[in-house]
Amino acid sequence: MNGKWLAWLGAVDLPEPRRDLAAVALSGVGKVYVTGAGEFEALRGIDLTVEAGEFVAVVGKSGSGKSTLINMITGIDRPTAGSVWVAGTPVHGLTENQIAVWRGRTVGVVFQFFQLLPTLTALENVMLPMDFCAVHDPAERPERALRLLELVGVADQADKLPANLSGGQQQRVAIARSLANDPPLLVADEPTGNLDNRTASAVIDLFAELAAGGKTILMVTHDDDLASRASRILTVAEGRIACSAATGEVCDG
Ligand SMILES: Nc1ncnc2c1ncn2[C@@H]1O[C@H](COP(=O)(O)OP(=O)(O)OP(=O)(O)O)[C@@H](O)[C@H]1O
Repeated sequence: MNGKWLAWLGAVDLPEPRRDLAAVALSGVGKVYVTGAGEFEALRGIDLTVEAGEFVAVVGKSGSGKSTLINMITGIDRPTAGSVWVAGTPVHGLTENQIAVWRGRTVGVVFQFFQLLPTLTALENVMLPMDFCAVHDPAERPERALRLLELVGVADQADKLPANLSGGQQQRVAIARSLANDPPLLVADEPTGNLDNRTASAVIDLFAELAAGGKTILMVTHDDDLASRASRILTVAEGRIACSAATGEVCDG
């Protein structure tokens, strides 16, 4: 990374994530998409608090607004109403430059199709967010990345390119990458959608372990069995939270 780039990162002045506050706090969050066909209200006044260390599954029919909700929390998109606080930072108030750096330090994102860089080894993929955010001493990054690969059980694959790994191994590398800068929050959109049942179950075990270790996990899934392994299930319907219940409990409405 060149000096100019590092200087730019240094110029983005952001507070450290607050691990003692709610991981996610949304108030009155709305999202209206404007399309050629007119306006579409994808989120309608969402109020939501997720405490640090919770493992929350987000479920709901296709088109109900799950990804839109997640995108508000990761700062990938912005609400048209309301406020979004993540680990003590008002995400709705950050500039685009601030959001990129903020996300790299505060939110680990895990995708359905892994999205590893194909020309980098597993170890290099995990080091990438460390390089981008410059949180850790460069000399410590390879060892730190290897420790994260160990944590997710694929340290023996460190020197392989993604194409030479199974889907489950690639997702483990992607989870290690999401942990690179020790973010308080992990957000996963259909992380098991491209994995067989057994591998999916192992990935959920890993999320549960990470939550037990203090990470907050927010996971979108279409799989009710996997959702039931979270500590809370949020059901989204027509842009609203129709139900928020501890696993095993039933909603009134
Ligand atoms: N960029 C966009 N522009 C316009 N409409 C959008 C946009 N993104 C999403 N929508 C619409 O908003 C609604 C919610 O979409 P969203 O992707 O959040 O649903 P979802 O619950 O994640 O669905 P799925 O389970 O199929 O991924 C849908 O009707 C969708 O068509």
